[in-house]
Amino acid sequence: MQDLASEKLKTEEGVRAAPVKKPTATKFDFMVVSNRLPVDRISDDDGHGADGWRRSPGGLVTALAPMMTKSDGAWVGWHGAPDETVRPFSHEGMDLIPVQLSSDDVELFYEGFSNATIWPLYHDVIAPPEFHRTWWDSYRKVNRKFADAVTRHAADGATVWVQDYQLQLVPRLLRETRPDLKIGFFNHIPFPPPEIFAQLPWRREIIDGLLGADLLGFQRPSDAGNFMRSARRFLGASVKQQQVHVKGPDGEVTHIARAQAFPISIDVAQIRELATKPEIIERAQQIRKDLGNPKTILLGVDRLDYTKGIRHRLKAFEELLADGHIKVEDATLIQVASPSRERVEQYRLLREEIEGTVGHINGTYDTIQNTAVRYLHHSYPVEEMVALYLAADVMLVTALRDGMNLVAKEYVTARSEDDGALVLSEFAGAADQLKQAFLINPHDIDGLKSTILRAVNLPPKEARRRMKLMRKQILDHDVDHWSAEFLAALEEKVVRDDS
Ligand SMILES: O=P(O)(O)OC[C@H]1O[C@H](O[C@H]2O[C@H](CO)[C@@H](O)[C@H](O)[C@H]2O)[C@H](O)[C@@H](O)[C@@H]1O
Ligand SMILES: O=c1ccn([C@@H]2O[C@H](COP(=O)(O)OP(=O)(O)O)[C@@H](O)[C@H]2O)c(=O)[nH]1
Repeated sequence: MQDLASEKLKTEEGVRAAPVKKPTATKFDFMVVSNRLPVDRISDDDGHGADGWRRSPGGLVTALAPMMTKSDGAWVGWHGAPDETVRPFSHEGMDLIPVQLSSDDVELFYEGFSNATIWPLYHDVIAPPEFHRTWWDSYRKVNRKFADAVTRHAADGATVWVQDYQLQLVPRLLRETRPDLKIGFFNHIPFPPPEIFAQLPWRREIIDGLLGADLLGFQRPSDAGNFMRSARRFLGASVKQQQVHVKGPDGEVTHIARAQAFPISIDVAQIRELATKPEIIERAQQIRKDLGNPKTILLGVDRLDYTKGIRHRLKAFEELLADGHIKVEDATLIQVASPSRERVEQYRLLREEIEGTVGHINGTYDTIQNTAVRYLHHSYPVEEMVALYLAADVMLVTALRDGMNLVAKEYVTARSEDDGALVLSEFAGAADQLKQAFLINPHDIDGLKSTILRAVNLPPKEARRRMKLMRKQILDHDVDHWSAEFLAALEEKVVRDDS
């Protein structure tokens, strides 16, 4: 499986001169399946056609890429270009098997059902979910496409790890065609309480799809609990501790699926190494200098998503400026808002609103020398992320709902001097592990304001105490720990619990 040969990348438009490798073996003992492959296409603008790929940002990729680089498995997913067929290739030591999506699939399955139905429904209906039968039909069709790709490439008895909300039907589809497989599923986003999940017209089909897995992983115990309650309520499954007993038509238990929390983490070694590199420390100093060396730099880093609470954060910051508790000469908020799902309407509206608010704040409070909010609608490589973490005295994570939030864990890991302060929403999964953060309810603007002030004025001794404890937690639980725990649990022999 590791015996790879260099080959040119072929697409329907012709042959691209990318230095890629194609796996010689077609069957794999271990496979990861996710909506997106962990790479983005890069084009060479000089017209020589030297296209290639680079590792994409985002929590899921950050979490899984290190494990896949070290393992012998293959990764199945969409390569990001609609209507284009790309043959299997290898990138940075990962064997990648692209699934082709048409423009219609992207619109109906990805932007529609995944990101305008499931995403808002699973994130506390912060935005209203839309229910369209054409989107659902496409979701079913595309899930089958992913399942078929796995079926073609999985060796007999292989372990398959399906990722996330875009592929909730894949476990059942795999179990039907390939009962020899060991099937895991990990949900990176929250799972809603049954009272909200109930809105979904296809709630039974989704639960049934998920229950094709042997093991279902969630970020928080409450997500696993919500899922099990829905399995009981909507499918009549019996739930025993962490086991869900799926029954056949005659009431006999035909399959046992387990549901458990496995909080995801980050590549600790990579962030630590970058955080001590002289050029990255220098870059952090340069960032401070470029902002006029303010006393305090506050930082927000998010995909531009309505779940992340960017509006709430800006409101609190603006009011602190208006109240005179924070002065523009003393403090700057850097807000990285990386582009995300830009063709989905709610995301377009959010961008307009955020950019209007930032313009208003800066127009009101900026001076010639000082800026209140340095807003960056860009996606940065990990090196620049770490420089930003080092430059920031206070990290603001104010999500209204977030599966985990790896940014919070990265900030803590980067602070090797045990200084800095993390303001963290209790609605982010990371709050379960980072208990010494300043935990906030982002809807409580007064509470958020007073907590930001506490973090800005935190005595160094107290900062050190909190940061030391948080760093220990993350350093002891990195992403390898997460994947090893999940995969070990997946291999466990299940003894039926009839208690
Ligand atoms: O692929 P996109 O539509 O551009 O979205 C990017 C990813 O966003 C989501 O991340 C989630 O997973 C993180 C890691 O577990 C977690 O920390 C975060 O709270 C989640 O929101 C999504 O789940 C991925 O599928 C997307 O690829
Ligand atoms: O410009 C950016 C913005 C974010 N990220 C990375 O994207 C991930 C975001 O994960 P998180 O769990 O915080 O949120 P998600 O976007 O997955 O919902 C983190 O690893 C960030 O370092 C990045 O590499 N460049």
